[in-house]
Amino acid sequence: MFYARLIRRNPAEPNFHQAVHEVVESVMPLVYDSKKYRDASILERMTEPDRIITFRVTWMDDAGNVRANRAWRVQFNNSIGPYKGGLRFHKDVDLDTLKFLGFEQTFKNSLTGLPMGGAKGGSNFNPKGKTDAEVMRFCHAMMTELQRHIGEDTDVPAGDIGVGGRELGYLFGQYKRLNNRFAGVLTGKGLSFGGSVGRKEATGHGAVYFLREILQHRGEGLEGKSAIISGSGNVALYAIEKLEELGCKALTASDSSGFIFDPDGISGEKLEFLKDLKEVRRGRIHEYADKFGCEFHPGKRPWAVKADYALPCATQNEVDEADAKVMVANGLHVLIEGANMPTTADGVTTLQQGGVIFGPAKAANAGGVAVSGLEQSQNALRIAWSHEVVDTRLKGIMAGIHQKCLRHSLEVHGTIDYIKGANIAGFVKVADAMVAYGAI
Ligand SMILES: NC(=O)C1=CN([C@@H]2O[C@H](COP(=O)(O)OP(=O)(O)OC[C@H]3O[C@@H](n4cnc5c(N)ncnc54)[C@H](OP(=O)(O)O)[C@@H]3O)[C@@H](O)[C@H]2O)C=CC1
Ligand SMILES: O=C(O)CCC(=O)C(=O)O
Repeated sequence: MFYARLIRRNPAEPNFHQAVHEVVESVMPLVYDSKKYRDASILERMTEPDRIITFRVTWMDDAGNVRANRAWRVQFNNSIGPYKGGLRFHKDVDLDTLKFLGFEQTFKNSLTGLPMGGAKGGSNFNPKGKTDAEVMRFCHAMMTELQRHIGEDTDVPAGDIGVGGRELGYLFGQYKRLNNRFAGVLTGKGLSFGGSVGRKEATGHGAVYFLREILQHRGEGLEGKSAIISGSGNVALYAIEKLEELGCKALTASDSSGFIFDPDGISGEKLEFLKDLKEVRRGRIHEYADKFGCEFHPGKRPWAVKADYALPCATQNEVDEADAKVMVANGLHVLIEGANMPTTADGVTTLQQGGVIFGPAKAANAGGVAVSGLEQSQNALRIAWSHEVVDTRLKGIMAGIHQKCLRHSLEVHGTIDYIKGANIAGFVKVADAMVAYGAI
């Protein structure tokens, strides 16, 4: 009944429906048993964003043409702290995508244990093929409107697909110019203007720390194992880096044109080449295969390559049921979601029924926003912590998330299921705050 009503209220938003369905399935037994949650209409309120801001971004391309894009900020829930979540620039961005991401972010941020509410934003601006000057003009135009809606105690955006160090620099510069104040209103900033060491690496490193927690709980380790990874952006690059550092061979990387398969592992000089290719030259993935003489599979995803672990780190719904069947047949041991909701609902069912341990995004990729939270603390205190301090806190936060998943899954469902555990643990903290506030 609840789900049918949600679909009626939010038509044509399949990604949002998918994200809500997964959470509701996990928390329903708890809500059913709890008068305080039922009386507070907690699920109805939690699935309705606090506020959605839609705006036009007008900018000029290098040829002098005036261009217009649409942008949004979905401020989903600020019950446990100021809104927090990334900005995505991609041609396919729409309200459905940002609502699913903002909803997920609310539970993820709760899991970190830091005081952060959930939000997400972005634009259907396509950064591919744009010059630095065009990206700069777009970012300045976007911040000209966005600055009215953010603030260090209100809403603190960060990066996501298509928004990295370059874009955050342009966005922060425009915020500072318009407001004449230097404040922690964005995270993922450059190290010379208030960024935190370790933020760039945090999502990928954190995902591998979460994998290590799962393995350690079973008395296993990463040494001598292999992994398949999709993407070659921020999350993928630093997941590969940490896997290699911990002795696990990273066999694949991809972009929207296809994937490369390097049976010797993407390490050392090859990983440095890939970082330069993607972070500096903004080139295509086949250039890795051209340089190092390995396989390039145009138009394909890497899921048929045999490995111990899989880390989808590109985008939503990039692992479907057919991929999951191949992974199960190949004896995959653990799947860790580096991207947000990279596995379809049928894919998740197939993997879990096939005995694959599943590390869901809201737990596994929470390291990025966690270090964003640490960046907010450093900005507020006007200090900069060392790499050792940030990395130790990140490891502690990922270990804490792992413990919360175990505890809440066992308490409510009596089994270890990281999806259920993450959903319930994330939910309880936000729900209790909402109940405490009364009917607002
Ligand atoms: N950055 C962060 O801190 C965090 C990111 N995430 C999530 O991780 C995922 C990746 O983000 P991030 O690494 O920051 O983004 P980047 O823009 O740095 O990299 C994205 C990568 O995924 C590929 N990709 C994007 N869309 C598609 C698509 N539709 N099909 C195939 N490949 C695609 C890109 O290839 P191409 O360049 O060809 O498009 C690129 O290799 C997203 O789901 C994001 O929400 C989650 C937590 C934190
Ligand atoms: O660092 C942040 O604030 C947000 C990161 C993010 O967008 C995510 O976790 O999906």
